[in-house]
Amino acid sequence: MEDSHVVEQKNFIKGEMIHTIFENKEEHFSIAKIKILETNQKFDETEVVVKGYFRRLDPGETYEFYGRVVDHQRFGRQFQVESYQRFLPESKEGVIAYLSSDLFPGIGKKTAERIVDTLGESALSQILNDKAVLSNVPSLAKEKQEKVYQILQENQGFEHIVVELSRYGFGLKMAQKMYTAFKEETLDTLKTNPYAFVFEVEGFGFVRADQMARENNISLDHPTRLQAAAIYTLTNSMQDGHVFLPIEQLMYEMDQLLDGETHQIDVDKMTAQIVELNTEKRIIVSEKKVYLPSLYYSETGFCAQIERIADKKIEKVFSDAELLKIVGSIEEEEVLSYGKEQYEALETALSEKMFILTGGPGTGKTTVIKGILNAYAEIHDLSLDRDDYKEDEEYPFVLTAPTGRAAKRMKESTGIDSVTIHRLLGWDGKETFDKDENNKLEGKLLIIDEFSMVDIWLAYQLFRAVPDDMQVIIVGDEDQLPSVGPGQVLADLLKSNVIASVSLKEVYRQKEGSKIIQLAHEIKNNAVNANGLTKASDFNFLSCPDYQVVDIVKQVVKKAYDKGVDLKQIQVLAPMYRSQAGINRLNEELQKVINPPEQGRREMRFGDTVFRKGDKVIQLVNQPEDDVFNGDIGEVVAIFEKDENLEQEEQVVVSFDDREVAYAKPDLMNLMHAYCTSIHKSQGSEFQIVILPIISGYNRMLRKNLIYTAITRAKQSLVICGDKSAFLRGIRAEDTNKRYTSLVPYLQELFGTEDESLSESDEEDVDVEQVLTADERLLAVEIKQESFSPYDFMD
Ligand SMILES: Nc1ncnc2c1ncn2[C@@H]1O[C@H](COP(=O)(O)OP(=O)(O)OP(=O)(O)O)[C@@H](O)[C@H]1O
Repeated sequence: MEDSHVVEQKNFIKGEMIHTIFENKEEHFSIAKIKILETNQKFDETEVVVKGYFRRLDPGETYEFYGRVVDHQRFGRQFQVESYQRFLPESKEGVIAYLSSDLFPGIGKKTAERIVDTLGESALSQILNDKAVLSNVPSLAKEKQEKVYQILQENQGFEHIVVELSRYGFGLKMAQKMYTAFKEETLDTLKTNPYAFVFEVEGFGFVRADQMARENNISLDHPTRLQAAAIYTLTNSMQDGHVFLPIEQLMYEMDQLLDGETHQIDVDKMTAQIVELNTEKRIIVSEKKVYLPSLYYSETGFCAQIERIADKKIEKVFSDAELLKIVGSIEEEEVLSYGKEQYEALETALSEKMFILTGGPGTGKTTVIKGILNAYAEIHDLSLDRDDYKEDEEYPFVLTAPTGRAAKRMKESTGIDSVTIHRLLGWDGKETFDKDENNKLEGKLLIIDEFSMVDIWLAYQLFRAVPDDMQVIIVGDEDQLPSVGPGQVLADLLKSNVIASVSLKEVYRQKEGSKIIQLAHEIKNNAVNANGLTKASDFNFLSCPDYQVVDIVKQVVKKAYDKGVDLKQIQVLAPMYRSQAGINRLNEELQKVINPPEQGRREMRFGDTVFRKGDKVIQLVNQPEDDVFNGDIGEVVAIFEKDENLEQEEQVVVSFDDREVAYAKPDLMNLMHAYCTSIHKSQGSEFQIVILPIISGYNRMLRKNLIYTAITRAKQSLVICGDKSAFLRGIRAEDTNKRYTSLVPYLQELFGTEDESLSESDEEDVDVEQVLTADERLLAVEIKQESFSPYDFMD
């Protein structure tokens, strides 16, 4: 749809709207029943269900729908609407009746007649196209002209624009977004400045804007085109985790985008627009780095917060002997003896204002967190039991983690309440948090687990809300995948060396004979031996050719399930969605063996997915209003028909641990099956049994940190199925996708620990032209042209 230019609108239904069946107000998605008045399609019935993205459909009104007929397995024949418009009367009488109706107060029959006499039967579309035509109507006052246009616009504007947009090949959904951003200016803007959509409309690509620009003869070196290329390139780079792009890389990528192989755009012109954007603060150029403002302020802001918090030192209120005594009694209670590194971690955590605890699986991070809490409570003569505090009394311990599951695990292991970072900060579901520098968190000791998953934006939001006197403990495993969002905050903090840290190396769980932990550490140290992948009590590598992998995975899952293992504790993890052993296919196949159709078992189809009672499902977006977050796993516990609930809508009810959430049908797009989930989504979770399919077709997705993350999710059993050589290649493939971040030099500069080689002058409002000489800029583009493009590495 997006790529075809002119869409011929052959299939249509003219029909009267009867009633809405479903409606998702936010997405403007509706399904409605229509009485057919006229159509060039074949329908057996006189009524039909239409579905699509509508701004507004009023019962009793007549519309023309354009789109295609779809035959639905269960719901029969439906009409998928690609564009639509309210039916505009075209006969003289029709238009007069319409204009003199109640819809247009102040326009009587006489005026309506004058309008039609002057403009003819196509009066309405003429007015919509250009309201100036109304000035030709004799004795029609300016305000009335304006009113007629406005009402027509309100009632027809969107539909009219949608029809026009569909001629350019824009689907209804994109048209909605474009209209929301530019309202009645949509068409004009599209012609005069299509690049504006790149800035304002999510998902509107640069190439698309270019196509529109070409048709409207906008020059290739038009300033807005060059600016759009810069912003678009920077926005895209976030997907690769970059916080900024070096100016040479930005210019190289802009050059690729702007004129592919021809290289006609003058480098100076590009530079001039980068300077302009910088002046307008729509991008920030600092040294030779170019940022989107939100990321620049997050990165510099985060550093400033770290400096602020670290600056207020704490007094050491215990002697070495006292600590030894306190730790000794904890060891007695916990029946263990802390290792040397663990003791060092405890001591540093208790004496430093900020502290980072890192280590691989089974090294005792959780054990040390518990030790810190107990020792802190003992030293400060505090109770860990919340019930010992009065309602208005501050509870000193604040535990948090980036995902719901990680927070839950923390709560289970410490016995102290732990919530997601979003929840802790009082997220409103959009861009703002209740907690910030003006309304800081309460408490004395903050412990953040799974910090490797925290991106620079969230890190800044969290730290700006930390009060001066709060002690901060950051916990994470730096060998895991970095955050999905931009930055690599944990790795950078460790590298900058400005915060005290202890890295736990000794593995304790291994002492219980865990092959999983052993393998994780071998992967980390590049010491895996192909002959060592032999069966153990908690590990098995089932070698098989690619085409058998799905079957074997099915058998393993079924076997565990039949043995009575909780389905939530059996997790298949895969690196990609679409492939012969991708997440989508595996979910489809696993549902067949774990939760097949059964007489009396309710189900509901949504797109290609059938949700059935008993299905294991995963939430795909944050939905704070229902307290469910991206990555939460639940079970379908009920499916309701329309007449079975107060909301009068079909619903799928999912139970997430301690709460149930009802999904109306359109909201099912936020849910998918979770028999198999992505490795990325499994970060921060642990499962008794992890099954990891490996096919050679996963090829470039397989990386050391990805596999490491997957296998360290397994608590009791790890079964890898598939191609051993692909596995071995994968664990040897370092993640070479370098992320551009400047946390390390910024922090080192702030703390005065900078490495000479890293320090450069940091003027905020630096002029790009002064940063890079003309020759350097040309050279940058030339050098980059000869080397790779980051797009070569993208799927
Ligand atoms: N000093 C110790 N002496 C004996 N056992 C220990 C010691 N430290 C940790 N353990 C045990 O090792 C196992 C792993 O410890 P823990 O869960 O704290 O590690 P972790 O780093 O949090 O691991 P993961 O990240 O895999 O959860 C636990 O069973 C714990 O009781």
